[in-house]
Formats: sequence, structure tokens, C-alpha cells
Amino acid sequence: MTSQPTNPGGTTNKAGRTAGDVPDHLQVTGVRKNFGSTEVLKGVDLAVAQGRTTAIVGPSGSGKTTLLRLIAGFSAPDSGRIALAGEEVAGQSTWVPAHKRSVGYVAQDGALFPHLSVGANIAFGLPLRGKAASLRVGELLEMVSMDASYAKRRPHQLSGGQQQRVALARALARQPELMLLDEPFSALDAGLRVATRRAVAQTLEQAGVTTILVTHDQAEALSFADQVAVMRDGKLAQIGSPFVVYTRPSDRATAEFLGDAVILEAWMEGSLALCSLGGIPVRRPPAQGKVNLMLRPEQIRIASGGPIRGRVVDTDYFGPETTVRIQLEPIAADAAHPVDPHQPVGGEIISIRHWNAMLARPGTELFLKVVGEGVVFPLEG
Ligand SMILES: Nc1ncnc2c1ncn2[C@@H]1O[C@H](COP(=O)(O)OP(=O)(O)OP(=O)(O)O)[C@@H](O)[C@H]1O
Repeated sequence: MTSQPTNPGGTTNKAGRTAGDVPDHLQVTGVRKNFGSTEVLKGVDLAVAQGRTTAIVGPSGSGKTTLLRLIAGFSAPDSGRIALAGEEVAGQSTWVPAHKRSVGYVAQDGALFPHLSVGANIAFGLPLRGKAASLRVGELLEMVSMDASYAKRRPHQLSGGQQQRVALARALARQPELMLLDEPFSALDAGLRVATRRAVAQTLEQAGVTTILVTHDQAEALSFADQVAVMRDGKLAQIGSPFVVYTRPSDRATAEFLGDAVILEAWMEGSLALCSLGGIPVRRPPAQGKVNLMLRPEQIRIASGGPIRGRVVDTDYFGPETTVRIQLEPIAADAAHPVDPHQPVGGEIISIRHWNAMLARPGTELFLKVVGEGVVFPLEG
């Protein structure tokens, strides 16, 4: 586990600022939660810097929503501590209820009041009345890319995505210091999802609201957040910047959860992993000898020559790019590329991506090269 009590040394946020000197707004320390005999959270440590965005990502049932609800104050941890802006809100002898924490919460289904208009839903927690309230409602609707005329409608007259954006506007109305978003974009279709996500991220950043987004969509987590926390089986397996968790995942399961991964058997010698793709540089390898090497598909490129060859098995066309499955061949030895006796002898099938679908008909022989470093995991068991 790689969780840190304070913001991990100098993560850079979307605006390019470093977070090393920013105080923690939220600190979760050793939090555990059971439902009956099921241990759902098994000791979670998480720190979120003031004004920054953290995405908690993980498979369904890993405990993401449970953690978010504890931070909101909807239920209490069995043990551990939660502090907001330096003040303990849940601990051994402390309990601050949800309505006394300056926290906004947007649930998966939006949870709007069905009997109130959109405008009344948004204005629910506003101290304003009359004209001032309707002006503010209009501004908030605009923030979530909706026309002010929607204020008159009832929630059932909106699409799921529109309801979700109204729920966000309602949460923003109370100007919370911490915003908790539980899969708020999951009901939106692909294009609107990206646009809404960007608009919401921008709005929250401009307002300086510390934000936690729960999602099981890894691309969403990587694009939305300054910091990504990967949850697996009730624990945070890794916390770091999107770049670090994607390019240097702490274990194989995290690597495979965060995106496509090429995993090859390799022989680690010093800082080179010898595999069917040649000798791949690895920074700070955790083991020597037999290991698993991980590369991202986009690190494997088609070359014009060289010792690394493979034959196209089949392809999968996705429009802007094609996934090409390639069976690796034994590395051709020559004076410049002597083959190490530990080097695997080829035969593995890997998937890479290429923009040109025509280039890669099944049976075509291709030369390959690897760019960048690999990541090595010790063999399990
Ligand atoms: N109130 C509850 N009573 C009993 N079990 C619960 C309760 N809330 C959650 N659980 C269980 O705790 C586990 C974690 O649930 P949680 O909703 O936190 O997961 P999640 O990672 O948010 O999943 P998803 O992505 O599907 O929403 C699940 O096994 C769930 O069934």
C-alpha cells in the first residue's frame, strides 16, 4: 500500500500548481466499516489537499460508496478517524452529523425532490428568496450547461442526465467546501458525459471546492482528478497522480484495472528486463530474476526494421484506432543484439494499437520497438 498521510510529494493539479505546500482538507485515517459480518472497509487512509480533486476508482462492490457516505456523515465508521479542515468529524468519541459538515453530496441517481420544480430543488438550501433566488438558480443552471427555462419543469420532465446536472446545481448552491460526487456522470451519453465532466471540473476548480469523485470508469478518473485513489477489496491499493498510477501501477491488478496492459514473462537483470520484446529498461525494479513485465499497448510501436518481429493474428477496428493482436517471434540474434539465454523464446500474443487498419492484415509480419520504460511485478506465490 502506498497511501500517504499528506498530499503525495508535489502532485501537480490540472492548473499546473504543485500540491506539496497545500494543506490537507480531508484526512481519513485507519477507517474500518463492517456491515454485519462483512468487512467492507479494511483500514483506509486518504488525504485530500485543499481545493484539489481526487477520484476514487475501483470495481463494483469494492467499498467506494461506503467510504464516500462515511465522509459525508451519513453513517459512522466502526473505527478510525475522519477530519475536515483540521477538525475531527468522526473518531473514537467524536461525531459531527452530515448537516453540520460543509459537504455537498450528489448521489448516483441524483435524488431530486419529485414534488418540487427544478428551480425549487436548486433553491432548496439557498438563503435567498424571490428575484435574487431565481437569478441565482439561473446562474447555477448555466454552470451545469442548462438553460434557465428548465427551472419551471418538474424532475420527471427531464432526462436522466439533466436530472443529474440539476442535482449538481443543487449541491453547488450551498457552496460546500467539500463536494462528494458518486458516479454523477454515469447516466449521460458519451459526448455529453465528457462535456459535463469538463464543465463540472472547471466549475469546482474555479470555486476552489475540494472534490472527491467516485467512479468505476478508469478513463474518467484519470481525466478528472489531480489525485487518483484505487480501491480494491475495501482498501486503497494505490494513491497518486493520474500519470503515476497509470504508468507506474503498484501491482498487476491495479495495472489491469486502469487500462489495457501487456504483461510478459521476463528475466530481470540489473535495470533491464529481458523479454520477447528485447531488453526493456525498468526504474527501481522490485525483484531480480523471473518477473512479470508490464507495458502499456501504446508503448509498443511498429518499426521499419530491427530484431523484434511478430505476426498479426487478428485486428479489431474501433474507428480512430485498431487493436492489433500480434504473436511475437523469437528475437533474431546478431552482433548488435546478442540474445541472452534467459530471454523468452517468443510465441506470446500481445495487443497493440495502431491508427492504420490497412497496415495490419492477419498474417502480416511486422517489426516492433518499445518506447519508454516498463514496470516489473514480482511473480506471485
Ligand atoms: N447498508 C448496507 N448494508 C449491508 N451491506 C452493504 C450496505 N452498503 C453496502 N453494502 C455492501 O458493501 C459492499 C461495498 O458496497 P459499496 O456500495 O460501497 O461498493 P462500491 O464500490 O461503491 O460499488 P458500486 O461501484 O457498485 O457502487 C458491497 O458488498 C455492498 O453489498
